[in-house]
Amino acid sequence: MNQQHEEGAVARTLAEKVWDAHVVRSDGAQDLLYADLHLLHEINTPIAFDGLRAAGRTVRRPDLTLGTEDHLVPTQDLFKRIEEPAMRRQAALLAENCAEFGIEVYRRGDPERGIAHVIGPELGLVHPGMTVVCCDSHTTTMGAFGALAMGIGTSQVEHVLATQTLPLTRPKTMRVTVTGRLGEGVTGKDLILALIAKIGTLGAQGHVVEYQGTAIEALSMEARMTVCNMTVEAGSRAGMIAPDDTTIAYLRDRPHAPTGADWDAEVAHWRSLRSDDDAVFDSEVVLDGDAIRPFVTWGTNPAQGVPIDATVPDPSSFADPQERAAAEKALAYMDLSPGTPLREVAIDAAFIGSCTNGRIEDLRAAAQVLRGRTVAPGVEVYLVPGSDKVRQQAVAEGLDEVFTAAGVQLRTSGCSLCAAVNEDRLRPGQRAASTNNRNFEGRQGKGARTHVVSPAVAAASAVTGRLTAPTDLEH
Ligand SMILES: CC(C)[C@H](C(=O)O)[C@@H](O)C(=O)O
Ligand code: SF4
Repeated sequence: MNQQHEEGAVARTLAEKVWDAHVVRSDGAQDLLYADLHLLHEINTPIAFDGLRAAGRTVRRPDLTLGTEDHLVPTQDLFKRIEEPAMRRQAALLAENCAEFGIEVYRRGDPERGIAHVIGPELGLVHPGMTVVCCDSHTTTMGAFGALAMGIGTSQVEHVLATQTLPLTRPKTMRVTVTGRLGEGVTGKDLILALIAKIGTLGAQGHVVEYQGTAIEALSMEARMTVCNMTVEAGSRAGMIAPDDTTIAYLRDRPHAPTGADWDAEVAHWRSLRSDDDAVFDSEVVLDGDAIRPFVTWGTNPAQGVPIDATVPDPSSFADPQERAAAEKALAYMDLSPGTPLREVAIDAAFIGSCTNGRIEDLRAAAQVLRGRTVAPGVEVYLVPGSDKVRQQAVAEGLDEVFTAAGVQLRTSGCSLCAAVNEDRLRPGQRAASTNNRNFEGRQGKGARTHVVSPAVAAASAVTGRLTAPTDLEH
């Protein structure tokens, strides 16, 4: 980023503008950045609150802080007692800590509750130009609004709770331009999987990525959130998309969106939030949107993916020795042989949900595939909305009836099988078509195998019992 500039003198990127607008002070090495919104969940927060207590501090801006129970909650029987004592204790701690420090928290049964990165946008809490932090790597989701949204660790959570600020080094900037337009059955999920396959899990390390181009402009807010959500899987610090009509239409009338004259003033400001035409990015990537196909991961990191029409790659085809070794290890864990068409890989489970793909548009995409069809015998389907409002909306649209007829239960919201930190998990050796974001060893349960896909592919795969593109199904 440009270290020195005067307002208006040097062309700046969107990320630089938002960053500069939030610098409280700088020591040259680090900038002290003001946080406009701080979201909390059960993980990575107990020790932060312990630290506050030990130091005798209060929370500086409880009104800019919000907690939500997402990672540990049961999703089949919402009020079920959490059996595992340490997990039960940790689940209770968030509400206890929030109550002690005067922070609002959405608990099981509250209609606003859901995954942090889903409810922030849904409630209209995230606005273009804001800085948003949360104890979670997938905070990047909210950059879809042209906010600078970053995941932070426990000690940083404590710092923000105490001061509403955070010392950070200035990130580098990367522009990803996606040209053309996505084809039928191709989604934001496929776009981001294709990008990560191209640049690798460290491809955007240290950078804030800004997405531009016709294929990005055509995406819905939900799809933009999917793209920014997984931007962190390329090692980035954040992902951003400049606000436009789609952003503004999404925010209008949300519970925490500005109203009246404030709305008009904010919208005018939001429309000014874009990278200058002559702004220089530290790196540039171009992706051909027309060429992107439905994607599926075959390995154990999100960059190990190929179009669904491809075959499992041969490790010897990787020139880089490290990549070759990683592919060999991944194929052993995934129990896949080189040359196998991905479409022939049989699955035991499908997961549709998570902060990547647990929004209403994702459920609609799954319902569109499942309508008038049934799930293949023996395939377990986990359908988990990203928030209880998403669930409510799905019911209002009658999607639950489509799901029930297909043999699928619509659960209550939470992280669930995305990371298997609650009670939902796959058994060793089980293989899932999953709309989550990470396919690491054991991510969905010890010894479980994950193929990361879009909601439409997950639903189509549940119908046939093997990895399937929605366009493969007979009409
Ligand atoms: C538990 C949490 C800190 C973690 C994250 O940071 O992303 C989780 O949400 C995940 O997706 O692995
Ligand atoms: S849904 Fe998954 S990725 Fe998102 S916050 Fe929860 S565990 Fe993390």
